[in-house]
Amino acid sequence: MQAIDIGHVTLERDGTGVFSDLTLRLTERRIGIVGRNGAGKSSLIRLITGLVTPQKGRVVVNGVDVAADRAGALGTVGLLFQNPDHQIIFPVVRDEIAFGLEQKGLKRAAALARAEAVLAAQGRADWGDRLCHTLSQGQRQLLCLMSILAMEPDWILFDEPFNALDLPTALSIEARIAGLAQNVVLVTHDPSRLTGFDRILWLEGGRIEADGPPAEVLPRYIAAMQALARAGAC
Ligand SMILES: Nc1ncnc2c1ncn2[C@@H]1O[C@H](COP(=O)(O)OP(=O)(O)OP(=O)(O)O)[C@@H](O)[C@H]1O
Repeated sequence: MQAIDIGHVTLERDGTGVFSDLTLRLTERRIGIVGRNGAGKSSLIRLITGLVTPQKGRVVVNGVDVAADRAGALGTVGLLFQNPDHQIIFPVVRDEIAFGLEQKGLKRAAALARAEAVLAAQGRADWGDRLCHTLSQGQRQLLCLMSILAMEPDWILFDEPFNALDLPTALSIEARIAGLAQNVVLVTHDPSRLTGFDRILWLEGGRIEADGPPAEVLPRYIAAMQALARAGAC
């Protein structure tokens, strides 16, 4: 059973209270997260990835305690950051993809071979020698996605992956996400990206404001955001 279990989690980041006694079980294949700036969306997916550790409670993904078992977490859950430049650390594409695999314990030759296989599977066999900084923003997003796919995680988390992408590139990334065999958790400010999803979480101030299917949650969310806009919230 694929499951993310967040049990009685309290999280503070630099003294700021983000979550207090949050309990949540996620098992659906396509889960969307919406909410205003500062609602806790990024903090939640960082918790699920094990990148931030709760002061209280546990986060267990497919049986792996992601904060305690970093190696286990690497093979279980992958996160695509909002900005690919926060993720890419190597100059050359092949090395960038191979790095995570080496962290996971693969020998360098095997990691490089797997990187080539992932590039080929995504129709980018010619990218191996490319310098990462010569790729466009959308291409760098795709590179980050390939780095994650190479690790074969059960869950892939996306933190606003469409930001700063032009429409065709955003649609192409959206289609790739839709085609993934893995379970997906997608944070986005754009509700139209979530219509075919199984479950939507709407966060407000570190609380779950609403939790249910898109047809139930998204119209309420959009109406609330429109009301805020009318009230001059920004
Ligand atoms: N690195 C950090 N250090 C300290 N506080 C943080 C840090 N990151 C986030 N926070 C705080 O945690 C709370 C939730 O922020 P978070 O980034 O999770 O919200 P978000 O819903 O993802 O917002 P956005 O839509 O703007 O990305 C905010 O009060 C924020 O100030």
